[in-house]
Amino acid sequence: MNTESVLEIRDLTVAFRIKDEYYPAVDQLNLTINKNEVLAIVGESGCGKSALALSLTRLHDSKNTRIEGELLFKGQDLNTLSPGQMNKIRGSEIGMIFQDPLTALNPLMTIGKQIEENLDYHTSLSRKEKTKRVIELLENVNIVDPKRVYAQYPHELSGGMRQRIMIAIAIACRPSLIIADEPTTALDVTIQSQILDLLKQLQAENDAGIVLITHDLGVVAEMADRVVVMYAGEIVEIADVNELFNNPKHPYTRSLLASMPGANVGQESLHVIEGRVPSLQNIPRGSCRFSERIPWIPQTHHAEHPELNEVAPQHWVRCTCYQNFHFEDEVGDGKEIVLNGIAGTQ
Ligand SMILES: Nc1ncnc2c1ncn2[C@@H]1O[C@H](COP(=O)(O)OP(=O)(O)OP(=O)(O)O)[C@@H](O)[C@H]1O
Repeated sequence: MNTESVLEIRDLTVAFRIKDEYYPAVDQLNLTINKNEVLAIVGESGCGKSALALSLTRLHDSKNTRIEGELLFKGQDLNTLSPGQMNKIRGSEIGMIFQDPLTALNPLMTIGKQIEENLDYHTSLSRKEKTKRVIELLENVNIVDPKRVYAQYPHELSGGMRQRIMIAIAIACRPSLIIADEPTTALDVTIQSQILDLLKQLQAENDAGIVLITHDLGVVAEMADRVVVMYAGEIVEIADVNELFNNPKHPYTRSLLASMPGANVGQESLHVIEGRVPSLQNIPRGSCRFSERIPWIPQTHHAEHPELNEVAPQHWVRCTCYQNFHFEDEVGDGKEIVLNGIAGTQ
């Protein structure tokens, strides 16, 4: 294992049971998360982002979910740990931040006690040390009056403050890996930006690796070092954030980028990606999974069993159809087909 990596995901498959059959929502995924990096995972709803996050934290419903593959974290495979062993790691070495802090926080317990509970479970600090650490954590997440907030209940706080509390809990034991699933989706834009700044600052201080799951490419541009684009359970593209935004290859990535507000300056309407992510039972496994959403690209342009290919250093793309695919503003030679703002040649 590379000394700089925090987590190595090898051949991860996360399959859900539907009517007695298991269907992969994450399909043989390989990925490394490095120390001190923000790795964003993007894709439309239903691509498998949350299934991936659940498997990393092992918070899935084990009766109806099958997880295969290796999750190598500090030399041990999380996928082989007992629930008790995993409980020790989750909340201490792996922190989690979810979209909705109100459901994650206990409504009947004060903020101070909830953060202390995490310290109780994972540390042997004395009562006095714990209280001191909680106040310090509240200060770290920029809570203005930490002593007052310590004694308050979740419903007494704003959404932004509750998310700060979730972050305080997540970082309480200085985790080396943080899983943040849509951490700012429920917040308004100004608060969102403050929370993202805070996350970035805390990450730098702790050298942690962050897996940031989001459908918001604005958040990705602000936060990420590397970006993974998922489609129908697979990685279709992975690259450094600048490379991905400036030199996207896969038609799905390009469609996502084109549908970003502000990307279509001068055009009348926002770009819309045709169709939708197929349901688990209907994923065309064994062929280019995105091909049915770009029907004007002939099947012969798609690889039969598309693999991830390295097209530039550390820039990986699945499928070869991008070579025959470009946007209106780049069209050169060839017969041009334009659909929903996407252009291809035959
Ligand atoms: N418990 C479950 N049982 C059956 N299918 C599920 C279950 N959870 C998720 N799925 C299916 O797995 C696929 C991936 O879902 P997932 O929630 O991981 O997507 P996502 O990219 O996180 O979407 P969103 O952004 O909406 O959260 C979807 O087709 C979804 O319907």
